[in-house]
Amino acid sequence: MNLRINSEFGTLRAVLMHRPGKEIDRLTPYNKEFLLFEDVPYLEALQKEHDTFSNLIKETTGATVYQLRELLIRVLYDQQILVQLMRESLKRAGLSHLAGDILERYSTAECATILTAGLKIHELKKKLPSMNAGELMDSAFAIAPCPNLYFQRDPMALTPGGIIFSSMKMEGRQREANLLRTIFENHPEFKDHVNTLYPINGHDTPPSIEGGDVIILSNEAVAIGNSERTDEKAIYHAAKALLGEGTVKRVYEVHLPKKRQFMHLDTVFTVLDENLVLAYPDAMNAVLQTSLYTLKDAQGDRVNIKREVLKESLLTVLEREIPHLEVLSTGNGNQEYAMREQWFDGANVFAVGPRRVISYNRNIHTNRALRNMGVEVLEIPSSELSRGLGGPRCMTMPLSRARV
Ligand SMILES: NC(=[NH2+])NCCC[C@H](N)C(=O)O
Repeated sequence: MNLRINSEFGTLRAVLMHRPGKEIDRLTPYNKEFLLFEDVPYLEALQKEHDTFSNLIKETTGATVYQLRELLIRVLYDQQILVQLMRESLKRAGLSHLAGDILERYSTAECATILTAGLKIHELKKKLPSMNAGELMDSAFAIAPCPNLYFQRDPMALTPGGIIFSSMKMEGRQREANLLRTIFENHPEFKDHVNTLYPINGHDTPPSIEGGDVIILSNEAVAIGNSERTDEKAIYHAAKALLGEGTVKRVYEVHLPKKRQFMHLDTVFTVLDENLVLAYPDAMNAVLQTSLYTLKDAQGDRVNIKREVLKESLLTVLEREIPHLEVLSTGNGNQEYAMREQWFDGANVFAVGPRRVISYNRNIHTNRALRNMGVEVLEIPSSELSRGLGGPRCMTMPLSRARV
């Protein structure tokens, strides 16, 4: 698998997902905001909806669905990696020194659970009664949970030129990127196929960028949202790496309003075919500034790039890059439906092939508009999945698609 993707809609061959687990049960009315949820989901129902989603992908495309937990456990069989990850995860609580003790008392599979679902001090005390937790209360986390892990889109991004490993903005998600990077750099099936574009070597705290902000416009052009989650500096570095690699010729920086409902570029639009885009109409108008990065010159490792501020709307940029573009509006032309459905990720469908998408069943007006346009819409249940404010594209990390 060469771990490069050259479109958003080529027929899906392999995808990475995460079946939500115990990390969801860590959510309470008091921490849900910090952990970026709108509500406290019912885990069993959430898992059922997620299973429907992953089974639908398998049945309709025959694609391989990799599960994060299995990949993680495989990588954790390497003791060194396990110790390292455990230490890093315990760092924030100041408990890194306990990594060795934990490893002696938990199986590899249990460690995988701890690394994703977190670990509370009182849970740890059951295994290590004599431990000194300092000032930490029993109910505090020794390791914070990762309830957003089922949004596999965000901890990294595959592009035509290689992989961007995210540096995640919000504290409640920061551990996710490290887990993903460790898996891809060490798993026997993937490690030899990783071309890392970001972060740049030597950056201890890289500027933030998240996978949901990276959208492939064509084999030669990538758009990156300058958003609540992705900083200008990160876009500059990612653009430089992409342009230096050579496959991509143009990188667009798209300035989004910094609002929760527009947290990533893929909350605003998705590409469904060579010339078809699904978009939230209000946001298309709200984006008034874009910038374009191109290569100035490159000699060996020395790459110079150029940035032009375009003062063009997102629509103009899309039209420039995508010949004969048709834009389909969420909400089927009705502004209020568009607003309601955008909140539940109406624009965030997952294309499993050209003009073939998976969409939340609750977005009835958007789905109708898609069907009217001849798009095949496969619906999935969405009562619980949507409580994390992410849609089908957010929940999937395509690893291989047919080239277009
Ligand atoms: N690519 C996306 N739009 N992802 C949505 C992620 C939702 C998640 N609760 C967050 O706030 O981070």
